[in-house]
Amino acid sequence: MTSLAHTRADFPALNQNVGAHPLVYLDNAATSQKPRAVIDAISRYYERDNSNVHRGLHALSMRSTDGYEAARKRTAQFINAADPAEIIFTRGTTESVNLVAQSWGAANLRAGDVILLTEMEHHSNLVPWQQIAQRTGATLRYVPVAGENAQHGLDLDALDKLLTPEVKLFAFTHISNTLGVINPVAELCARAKKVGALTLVDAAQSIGHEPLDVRALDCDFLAFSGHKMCGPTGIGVLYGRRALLDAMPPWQGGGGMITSVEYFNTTYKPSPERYEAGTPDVSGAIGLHAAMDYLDAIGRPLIAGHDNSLAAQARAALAELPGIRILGPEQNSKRGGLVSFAFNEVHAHDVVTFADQDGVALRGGHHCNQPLMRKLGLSSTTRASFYIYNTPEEIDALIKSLHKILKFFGS
Ligand SMILES: Cc1ncc(COP(=O)(O)O)c(CNc2co[nH]c2=O)c1O
Repeated sequence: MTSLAHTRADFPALNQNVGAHPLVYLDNAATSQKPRAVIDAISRYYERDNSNVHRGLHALSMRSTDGYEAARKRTAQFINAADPAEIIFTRGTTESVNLVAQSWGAANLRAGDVILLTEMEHHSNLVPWQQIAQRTGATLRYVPVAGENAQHGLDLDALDKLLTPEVKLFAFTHISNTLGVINPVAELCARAKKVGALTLVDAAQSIGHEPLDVRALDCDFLAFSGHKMCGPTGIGVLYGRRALLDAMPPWQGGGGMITSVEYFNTTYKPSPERYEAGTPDVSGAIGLHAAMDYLDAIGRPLIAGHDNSLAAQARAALAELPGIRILGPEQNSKRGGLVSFAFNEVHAHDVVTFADQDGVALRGGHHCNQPLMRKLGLSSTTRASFYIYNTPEEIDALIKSLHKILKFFGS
């Protein structure tokens, strides 16, 4: 494994103790830590360029507009979008999915239409589709996961029976935030296209970890959050094909998204402004730009390999523990940088609480995957999730803490 341990010095938040122990931050699937370069970019913006964007004619407003639109161009380059106008800044993955559901969905779905999801979707890529299905009369279908621990990922044999001409949109996660399953995005998009369905890829867990090329994937929409890829909270992205975005109705009204407003009628700008009503998160976009530069200086293929190696080390060590159930792929090549597990005798919340006393930060619960948990016969799991700055020694610290926990609970 190529060591990325040298990056640790870039992340101020990692340089602290929790109680008597050095912090071992293994909750990256929830949010990543932020490098100094991102923190400084945001500070510099507020120290010298802060102003409102797009309609000011003074120096600071023009500098902040330039910074905001440069972030849009950088984002298009980061995912190889054809046109910066295909990049809509939102609050995050959740808002991006809601935008597609409430704009494209409301204008294009009707009774008899089907929205295809998968059983491993995060609530943010499930509840918005339930809501728009109820509003339009469309119905939902789910691609099942296979294996008692979902170790086989999606049941792709079931896909052809589910992907019928009635399916108008197939929305699915690239990497499951609970299972770690890496779905075959390009294949899923190609199979959806064959029946005339559009695709939305939830890239929340993959954007900062894997190379992503929306034109190679040939997806129609893609959503992600800045905070999971070294960027600040509050900024996210919806990528959409230009033709689709220009045909969709606005989803919020306000300043910046109009060409002309009369008392009883308004005309709207094309994408991206059409979907960015009000004052945008300028500093968030500036921070996201710095995060993209930071990640590309390391290289996402290297990051993916690092994640995968730590996940393989963690999974192998966890498998040695008594009374444990590990979710997701047994094949490391199909697993992203996270491992979820459950002990027969110790609740996830107890595991996380005790691990915290050793400085180890984990996540315990349903991970916004309640339907998946029920299907697997679980109420919760513990999840360890990794990123560039984590090391093999931190995996060892995790395992040592788990041994202590199991001993305390008499397992
Ligand atoms: C696959 C997936 N989709 C969508 C979201 C929503 O992203 P947001 O809009 O930035 O909140 C998350 C966040 N997942 C998690 C957030 O905290 N723990 C998690 O696993 C996610 O993992």
